[in-house]
Amino acid sequence: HLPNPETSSSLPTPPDSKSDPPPASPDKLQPNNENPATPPSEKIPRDSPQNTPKALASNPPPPILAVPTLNLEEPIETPPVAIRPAEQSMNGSTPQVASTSTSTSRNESTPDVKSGGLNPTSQSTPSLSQPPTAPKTSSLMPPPPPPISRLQPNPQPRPSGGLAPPRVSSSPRTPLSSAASARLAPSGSTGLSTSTLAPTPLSLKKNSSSKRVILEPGYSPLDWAALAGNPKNQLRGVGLPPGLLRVTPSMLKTQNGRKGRDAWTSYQGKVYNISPYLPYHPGGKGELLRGAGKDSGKLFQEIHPWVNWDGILGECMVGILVSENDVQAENALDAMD
Ligand code: HEM
Repeated sequence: HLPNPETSSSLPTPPDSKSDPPPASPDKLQPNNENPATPPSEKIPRDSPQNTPKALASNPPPPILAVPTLNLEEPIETPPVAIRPAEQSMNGSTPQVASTSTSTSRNESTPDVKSGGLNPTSQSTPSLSQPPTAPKTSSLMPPPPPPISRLQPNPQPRPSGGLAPPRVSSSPRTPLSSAASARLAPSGSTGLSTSTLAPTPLSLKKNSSSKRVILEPGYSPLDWAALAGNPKNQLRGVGLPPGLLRVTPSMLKTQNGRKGRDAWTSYQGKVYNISPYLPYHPGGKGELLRGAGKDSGKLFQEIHPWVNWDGILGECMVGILVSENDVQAENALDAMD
């Protein structure tokens, strides 16, 4: 910090101050500060009295000298300076609690100035208001304003000054949020659209390898539904005892659709009469008869597990499949004969 104020004090002196008395330097500092604040003022000082010409001579050096002072501080302090204002607000609440808690953030700042720890920490914020107020304190104070002014000169018109602060704090936040939202929106929409389109290709594949047959007129699924919806049609078969039969595997085997017998099949422990459904089966009579007299569970699941068996053949249920030693099943079989 010492070299900086010295350089700042020497800055006004070199060219112009040599001709002018040094005592005026404190007063000059203020006009100098005012002048750099208004760079276009160079024309004005020429017209103005001695004070103004001094300012003219001092004007060129201060901006030049102010730049090096800023450079010296910036490499070391500039990064913390930008961070400090935010940290200071944090420290404002934390310091009262305990010094130990802020050990990490203070490690860099504390070694520089302990006595002025409060001042330097507050420098950045107060510096903005203080530069016009006090010259002596300004020795420490000038450093903070130059970085700001330095940022301003480039953007002074407006762009950089407004851009610089947002770049540090707000700019990264906004792009991230916007980018994140933008990324999320397209990805989500595309995923949903593709998922909705997925089913169609599957249906196309099924049609390509379809073994469906052309059903005779009057044997559409709707016709079957109308037929099964009427219990009077006795889809279980004619001459059967009331209630569910106990069917053994041997009994099932005899019901193969030959010799005037209805075709039965079992599925998940239940026995169905599939003869009424033969002309309605989309896969053809031959395919359906592959399960006649035995269990069709395996074939059914291999070909069309999505088909609701009971929803179609519920009215065709003859009974339940039982073990071969079931006496009641034999009696039922005798009753059928
Ligand atoms: C041994 C038993 C069975 C065999 C071997 C069989 C075979 C087939 C075959 C090859 C198809 C044509 C599939 C395609 O589109 O390429 C089919 C379709 C169909 N079968 Fe079966 N089937 C059997 C039992 C049944 C039963 C018991 C029912 C009714 C409960 C049934 C209802 C259907 C239906 C609704 C379709 C049309 C499915 C669709 O197009 O999505 N099948 N079956």
